[in-house]
Amino acid sequence: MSRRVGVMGGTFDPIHHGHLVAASEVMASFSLDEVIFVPTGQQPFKAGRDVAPAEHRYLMAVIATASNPRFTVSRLEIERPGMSYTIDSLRALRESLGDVELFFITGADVLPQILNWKNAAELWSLAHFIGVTRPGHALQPVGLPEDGVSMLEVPAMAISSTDCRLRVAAGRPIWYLVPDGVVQYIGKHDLYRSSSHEEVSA
Ligand SMILES: Nc1ncnc2c1ncn2[C@@H]1O[C@H](COP(=O)(O)OP(=O)(O)OP(=O)(O)O)[C@@H](O)[C@H]1O
Ligand SMILES: O=C(O)c1ccc[n+]([C@@H]2O[C@H](COP(=O)([O-])O)[C@@H](O)[C@H]2O)c1
Repeated sequence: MSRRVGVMGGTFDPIHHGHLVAASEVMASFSLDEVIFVPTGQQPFKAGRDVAPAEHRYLMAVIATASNPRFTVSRLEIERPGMSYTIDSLRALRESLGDVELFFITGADVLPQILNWKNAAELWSLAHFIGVTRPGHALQPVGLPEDGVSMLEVPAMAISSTDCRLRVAAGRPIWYLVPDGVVQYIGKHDLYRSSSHEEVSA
């Protein structure tokens, strides 16, 4: 039987408990063997936004997932030059992982955008999509192929990366919104205190 692998793509600026709960719930409900978190390189719809350097976002994802033996983090998109398109990542994962069934996990806010993604019509043949509930967003798979998408209700986590960044900038706490190690990483590297981000030293 082929391995069932979840793929959770995201900007993860920073990764928070909303992401981790979503992945964990999908893993349990769909009997997945593992979930691969894929931090974006250049997200095509966030071109004008000030995003923390990919290496920081990748390392925070590694810290956040380190305690779960079934969670891993991929460098696929941060190492691929140009825009990060999900179609390219799913093709690359299929090629590198061999005989697997892929399940792409997205929140309710992202689901309506998928029809505007690159090569949208082909995505369904590469992965089954799973939309999870998110506070403030209706879970509506309008226009998406019925057999290509499943919906899953997950515990409501009213957390966003935007709110975490704003809290840090305002000197407010992010304890318990993100894993402890991520709070410490953000403090150590002085992330999100202002709009300019420091480079990651090797
Ligand atoms: N609290 C949450 N509950 C469920 N899904 C979530 C939650 N936060 C993010 N997601 C999903 O995780 C994926 C990656 O999200 P992303 O990294 O953009 O986080 P975000 O909190 O939406 O960030 P930002 O506020 O910067 O836009 C997306 O599919 C998004 O819908
Ligand atoms: O492939 C595309 O055209 C495309 C356009 C926008 C977003 N995505 C993917 O959607 C996922 C969620 O992105 P984000 O920025 O909302 O965290 C992430 O894996 C992105 O690479 C993909």
